[in-house]
Amino acid sequence: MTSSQSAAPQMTDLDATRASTWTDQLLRRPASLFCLAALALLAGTAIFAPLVAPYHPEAVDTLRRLQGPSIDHWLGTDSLGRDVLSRVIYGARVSLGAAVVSVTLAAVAGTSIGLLIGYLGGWWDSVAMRVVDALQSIPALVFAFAIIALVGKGIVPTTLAVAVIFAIAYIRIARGVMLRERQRRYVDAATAAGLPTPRIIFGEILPNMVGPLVVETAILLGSAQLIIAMLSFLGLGVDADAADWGSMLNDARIYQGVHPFLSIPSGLAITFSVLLFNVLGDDLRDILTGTQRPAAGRRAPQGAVALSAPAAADASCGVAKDEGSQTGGILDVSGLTIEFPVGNNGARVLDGVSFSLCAGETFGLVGESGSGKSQTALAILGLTPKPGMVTAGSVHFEGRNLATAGEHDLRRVRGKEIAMIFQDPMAAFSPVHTIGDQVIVPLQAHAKLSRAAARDRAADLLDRVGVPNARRRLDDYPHQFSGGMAQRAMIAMALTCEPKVLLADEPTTALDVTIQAQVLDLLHELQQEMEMAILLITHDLGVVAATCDRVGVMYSGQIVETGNMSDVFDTPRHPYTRALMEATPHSSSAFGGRLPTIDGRVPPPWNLPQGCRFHPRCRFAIKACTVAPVPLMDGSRCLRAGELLMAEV
Ligand SMILES: Nc1ncnc2c1ncn2[C@@H]1O[C@H](COP(=O)(O)OP(=O)(O)OP(=O)(O)O)[C@@H](O)[C@H]1O
Repeated sequence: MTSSQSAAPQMTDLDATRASTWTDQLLRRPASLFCLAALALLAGTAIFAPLVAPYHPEAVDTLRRLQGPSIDHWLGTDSLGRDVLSRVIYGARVSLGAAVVSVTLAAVAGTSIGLLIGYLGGWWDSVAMRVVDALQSIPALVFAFAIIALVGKGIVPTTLAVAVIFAIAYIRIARGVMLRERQRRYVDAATAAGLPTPRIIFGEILPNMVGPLVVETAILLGSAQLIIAMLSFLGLGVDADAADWGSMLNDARIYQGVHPFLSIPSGLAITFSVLLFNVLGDDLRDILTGTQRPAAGRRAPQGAVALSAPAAADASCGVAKDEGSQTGGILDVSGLTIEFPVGNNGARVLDGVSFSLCAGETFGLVGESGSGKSQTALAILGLTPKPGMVTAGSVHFEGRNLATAGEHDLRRVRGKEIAMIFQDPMAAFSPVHTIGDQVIVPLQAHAKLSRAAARDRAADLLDRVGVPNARRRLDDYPHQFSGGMAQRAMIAMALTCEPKVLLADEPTTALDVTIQAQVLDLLHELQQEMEMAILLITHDLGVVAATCDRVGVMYSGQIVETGNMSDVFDTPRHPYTRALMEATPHSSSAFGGRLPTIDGRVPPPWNLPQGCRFHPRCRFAIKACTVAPVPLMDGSRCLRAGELLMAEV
């Protein structure tokens, strides 16, 4: 897998643990608890102002102008003899209400725009971000003045102006999170299950940004209140006579010399409420960024797997094809080539990969890390990560070429006809949805089942793949599953629509040896039941030997050797296959010998050696190997295949 696709823990992720406990943690902090209680009191007072306030906020009493606190008027009176306490209470309605409305508008609009441009990427993103940068370079108040100058003054234009200013902050956050999240495995898994784009954006990715959005909202509520108060203070916001904290402060300013106390209640109300929002926002940020992500599935060293060998499949299928050979399976991959732009040249990460798969058989793809196994599987489902693209070749599935199919057609195949099990189940499940909700994703995408029926099916499947207490565990989050159980759940998810082809990318890498054997047995059993073709990607030759009918050995984006499992492993005809076999822990090293290694590394796709790509690491290389690319002939891409076959090396 590429590093960009790995599931590195992110500081701002709201994983399931946080989703279930951040409210608890917030309530355990005295400062947050105080802020929440005070804000609730403020909101309650605002809502029930007519019941709480001793006077009507507009009730004028000119005989009692500019009085200090008294029994009748606890916070005194203003320049028209109106009760200051009542006006502060009613003022909370306007100040808090306008702040809540403006921030809500900003959150909805800004988050939607940010998600969309982050998802679309390319020039949409570039143009939108230039506009956002330009708008953000204008100071907030100047921006608000401009909008008010255009639309006129009053509470509605003020609220709109603040909403536009803050929408920019949400666009940035949502776009940033989207750029990060769309690289994550669970997004690939949702796409591979056939979910439509809006559902992926709003159903899968949006819940993962709840953390940053909640923090931002808490802080922006305070700032919105401050800006609205400032605009009212300047006479641009709420009507000067209205009960609003900013307008009250403006009124108090005029009488500062004769009655200094008048500015204190509204000034304190603004300061206090802004502080409450800010402290709450800071605490939320601490909680949501400070919690450790639960450990992902255990990684255990690979070991020998004792499994019964599968029944041999139809010998005409599954074999990787020599260049130019004909097709014939349920899935035919032919000459598949993928390039990523690097500088002025393209880096060819796959180069002419060809193989066929027949119903009921397992074809193994093996090779070192970076040899192109995952890219092959992703390309079959049209999931090549951008900016990579298929530049040649085809992927024929039941007569359709998936390599040239549009998103609409691909979505109908993904999850239903061809499903994929991803490498690391913990990364492939969204941390904020329950296992039950995720296992039924392909069903929801392809079958019109009620939620109850889909849950029944999910429970059946989880039970079928060996998850104990399946129905109860539907409501668990991924982190509550062990690596082995998560892997089983991932298999259940892939099998919900009984696909004809299963792409299993390292389905057992994250598991210890015992669980590994159980999962492989299970896959084999389900395969037999469903007559499913499996493309098994692994770097573990023990797994291939135990489970595959045929195998393709990949090196540097090409299949370098292919054939029946036993032929390839008994009499390898490419030095790379030999080297891989010698380097496997299942060979002589198990008896105490030193484990041989393959010197050097897979060459980067942008700097491939001339001739045979393996020749710099090959102990059998001769001058001819360095001259021209070697085609795949009779199942081997080695000029000396015949000699190797004869030689006892
Ligand atoms: N997004 C990307 N941008 C550029 N190159 C990429 C990208 N994704 C993969 N590659 C390159 O494609 C090549 C094949 O990668 P791939 O993930 O298919 O290898 P792999 O054989 O599956 O390895 P592993 O066993 O580690 O998953 C590698 O050289 C990798 O660097």
